[in-house]
Amino acid sequence: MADVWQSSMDHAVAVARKAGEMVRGALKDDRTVMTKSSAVDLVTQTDQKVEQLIIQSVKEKFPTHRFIGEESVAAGESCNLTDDPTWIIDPIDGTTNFVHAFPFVAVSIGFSVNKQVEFGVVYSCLEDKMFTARRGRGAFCNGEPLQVSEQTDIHQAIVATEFGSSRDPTAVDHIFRSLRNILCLPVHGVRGAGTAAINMCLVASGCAEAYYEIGIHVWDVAAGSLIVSEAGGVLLDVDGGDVDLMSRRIVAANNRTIAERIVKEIESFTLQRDDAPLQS
Ligand SMILES: O=P([O-])([O-])O[C@@H]1[C@H](O)[C@H](O)[C@@H](O)[C@H](O)[C@H]1O
Ligand SMILES: [Mg+2]
Ligand SMILES: [Mg+2]
Repeated sequence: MADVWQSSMDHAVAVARKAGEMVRGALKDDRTVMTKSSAVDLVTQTDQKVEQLIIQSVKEKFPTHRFIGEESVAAGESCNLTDDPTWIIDPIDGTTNFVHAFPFVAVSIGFSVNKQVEFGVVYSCLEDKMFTARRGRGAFCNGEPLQVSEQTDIHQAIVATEFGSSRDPTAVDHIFRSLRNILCLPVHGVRGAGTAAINMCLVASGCAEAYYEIGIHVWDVAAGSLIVSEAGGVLLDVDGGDVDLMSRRIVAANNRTIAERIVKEIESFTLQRDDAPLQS
């Protein structure tokens, strides 16, 4: 049966590739840094330009579609997911990596309809890996099918996580205690690529068993979440309930056994939701 969202997905792949070219070009000469919510929440003109490129090109082709873009939200746009077709964009996932030329940087585009992610595209632009997933039709990297790891023993697992961009000492204490719990299980290793989207693609590829983080935003994980589930993985909230992409918390794992084991070790905390009403 014809797929109603195929042309949108084709466009997402094409524009992600174009965006990736822009990121690679800018890596050489355009890394002037500004800050957002904290001194370590970085943004560059390239983040803003890439987001504009994606939004403009989508608007020309699909004028009725809506957008949630990281840099547009930073500039004051609302972050509410409706039932309308919505492009959820992180123009550069891994801005800190980009600023330091640490070689993991992604363009992440999720697309939701009726609040459900229909397709996800993550372009790891320095590795030239195009990760894609269409709901119900599998996940791929450069056209090759992806499958999560079959490991069910947490002691043989690699777990990815990040420290995020909050330096609030209470939040950092929670993060460290969770990390200590998991490291001392013990697990084979803890890793972090510096981008939520690529961490999730590593789970989808079977290179890591799980990824968890508190502090991410919907644009960090919308595309990656579908890539993980279409590769056979599971998504949970850090308390073990259903994942809520607006809640800023996620566990993405190869299977439920690993996901639930990790949940037991996480000291959870709550942050302001992405869709909280704007403060006036
Ligand atoms: O700001 P950005 O580089 O798009 O996204 C960040 C990255 O994904 C980082 O790995 C994660 O720890 C942060 O929580 C994200 O906000
Ligand atoms: Mg991001
Ligand atoms: Mg970003």
